[in-house]
Amino acid sequence: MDSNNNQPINENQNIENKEENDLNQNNNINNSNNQNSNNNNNQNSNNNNNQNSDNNNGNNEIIVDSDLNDNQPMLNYGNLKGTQEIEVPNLLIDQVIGHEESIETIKKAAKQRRNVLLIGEPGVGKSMLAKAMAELLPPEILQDILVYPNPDDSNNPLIRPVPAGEGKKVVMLNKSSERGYDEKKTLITLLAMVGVLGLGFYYQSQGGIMWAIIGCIFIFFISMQIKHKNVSNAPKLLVNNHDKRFAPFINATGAHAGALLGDVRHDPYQSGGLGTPAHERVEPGMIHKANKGVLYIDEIGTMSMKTQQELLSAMQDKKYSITGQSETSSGAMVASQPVPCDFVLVASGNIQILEGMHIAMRSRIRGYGYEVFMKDSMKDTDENREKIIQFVAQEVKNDGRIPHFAPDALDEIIREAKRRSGQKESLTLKLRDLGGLVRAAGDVATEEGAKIVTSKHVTEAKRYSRTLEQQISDRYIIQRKEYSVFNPEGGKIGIVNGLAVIGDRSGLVSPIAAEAAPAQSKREGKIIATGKLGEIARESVQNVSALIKKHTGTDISQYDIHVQFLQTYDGVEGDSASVSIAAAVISAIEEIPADQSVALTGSLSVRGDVLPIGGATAKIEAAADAGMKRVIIPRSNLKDVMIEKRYEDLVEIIPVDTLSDVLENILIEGSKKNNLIEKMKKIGTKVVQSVPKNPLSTTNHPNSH
Ligand SMILES: Nc1ncnc2c1ncn2[C@@H]1O[C@H](COP(=O)(O)OP(=O)(O)OP(=O)(O)O)[C@@H](O)[C@H]1O
Repeated sequence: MDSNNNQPINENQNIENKEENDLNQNNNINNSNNQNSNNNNNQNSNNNNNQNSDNNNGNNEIIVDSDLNDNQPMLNYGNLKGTQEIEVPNLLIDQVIGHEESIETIKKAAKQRRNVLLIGEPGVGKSMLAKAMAELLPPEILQDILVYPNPDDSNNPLIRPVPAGEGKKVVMLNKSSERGYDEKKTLITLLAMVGVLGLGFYYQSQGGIMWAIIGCIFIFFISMQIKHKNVSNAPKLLVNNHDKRFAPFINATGAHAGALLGDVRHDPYQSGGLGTPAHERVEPGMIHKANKGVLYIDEIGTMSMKTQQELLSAMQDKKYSITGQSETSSGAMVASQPVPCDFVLVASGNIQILEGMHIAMRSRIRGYGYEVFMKDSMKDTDENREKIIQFVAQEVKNDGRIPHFAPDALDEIIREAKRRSGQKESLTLKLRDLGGLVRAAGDVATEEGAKIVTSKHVTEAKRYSRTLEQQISDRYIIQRKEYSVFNPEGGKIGIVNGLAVIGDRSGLVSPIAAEAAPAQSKREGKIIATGKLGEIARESVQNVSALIKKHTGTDISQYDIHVQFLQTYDGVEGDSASVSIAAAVISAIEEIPADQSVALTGSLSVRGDVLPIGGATAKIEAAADAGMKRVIIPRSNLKDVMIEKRYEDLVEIIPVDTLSDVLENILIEGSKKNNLIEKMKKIGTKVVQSVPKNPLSTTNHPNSH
């Protein structure tokens, strides 16, 4: 594979690839046609219902992600045996995957030496881009920086920049003359001491030895005090760029003021000429080491305002004097001449860091640089799948301890990249996390003594490398089942199984209980919501009160309504709980049991529409893990659902558009439900007559209601 043109798989392969994909697609279409026709034969009795549901729900297309759920190769690998045959590009900028526009900006910024602010999710390659930018800066303008004693003012050491490589030579030259002088001095000192000791032994009887020892100590101290005039004038190499192929990349993330801006060490023996000369105590800061290169600061908003201000003045002046950072140290008396610090600042973080960022700093970057918002996913195309393969090859090479990946293992990684993107037709760009899976799979293979990583190792690694949140979710499911916080069977009044997300991509079943009692106050009922998510619950009930009145004819202001999230985990986000709260409240008021084998999620608009939520795939998988049989999700989230094959037969997915659809699917059949439906019909609310088809299955499920 050719690394230079950045095309890991050659064009012929691409053409073959496309043809085969077309073929596969045709096969898929044929398959699904066959299956559909089978279904039609098998499910005549349901046709009417399905038609109804189609009519009611508009475009109720069957979404089958064949990539994820069948064993077709994700790419035509030709004769590729594994990632060992893929050449990893030499330049870091060519190793950055999926950020074409950001790369263009970085190239432009490097050419013009502009500052850059990179905003994006963790692990999408921000620091990698910054490092790549340093490789693009011209190394020939690099400088070494020397610090000399100042004969006029010892507390103001002198600074001298010299071309890269020269600094070391100057210091070596001084060192060699110093070494010759030192050797001579040591020899003379030793001879003098031997002479004195000899005399001591000669006059032994008159106490000569004791005097000889005292004399030796005296000679030793005198020799320590005698310094060559060059020694005290010898410069110290502050910044060394000798033999650097690339401009420096300095990561100053989390650096304290001293490390960032430079410092002067404390010297307890500063008086009487016994101390270390001031210039030798001067230490460069990261801003100085980054001179002519890149200074990278992640989470810049967490830096103190004072440090940001100092950084800003260093950026403006392109030089910054080094002084002791601690006021109580003798270093604070020393201030060097201004030291060059002509760096390019690359700051990064997520969008929240903007709040903590000094306003002038942001303005400086905007005025003299670029702001880049980085993507966290890329389109799922053959070209981008090839890039994921290149990424795996890079990670294997960088790790150096794991075997290469065979094509079937690469398939599994691409599938996971698809799943983790959380959207259909996309591949994740949170590649640090994906790199974690690559390493875990490599470790599994190494443990087995395998020469190459296969799909089996990747599948096993997925089990091992479950995130903390996924493990918490697993534990919660077990605990909640043990203590019967939820039981996915039968019906309960006022209790529904909501779904929440913890962390980045882990689902959690979060039961919600509602209780409605006639209002104690004559004027108006109260909404009493307990637990951490109380605020959200209160807001949701308030938002849905008009809807409940419209949908069921019941005025909830006549009730005191208690809502509780049962055993809520702290990290749960509750934004998508409004549909669940509404369903629990209606179940409680109308005294209609809610089906406990159904889990639900969705955000409810004040008009009664069910709006999309995040983490649909994780939520459905969590529901399946918890033993739920059906999951209600907003229809607009259908395109994001990419559950693993093993969950496909465990749960039925019910896409809904409105609160009526939700009620129809969660409330248990019976006269009360029928009355409610009747009431709703009279009020004129749209009611779905049947459960829509399972959108993730190639077979249409018979309606269970
Ligand atoms: N776009 C990418 N292309 C190739 N490798 C990537 C990419 N993004 C991340 N990686 C891999 O993940 C590692 C970590 O990425 P990096 O540190 O640049 O992320 P980040 O966005 O700076 O994260 P954070 O904000 O947490 O510091 C990289 O060293 C590289 O191995």
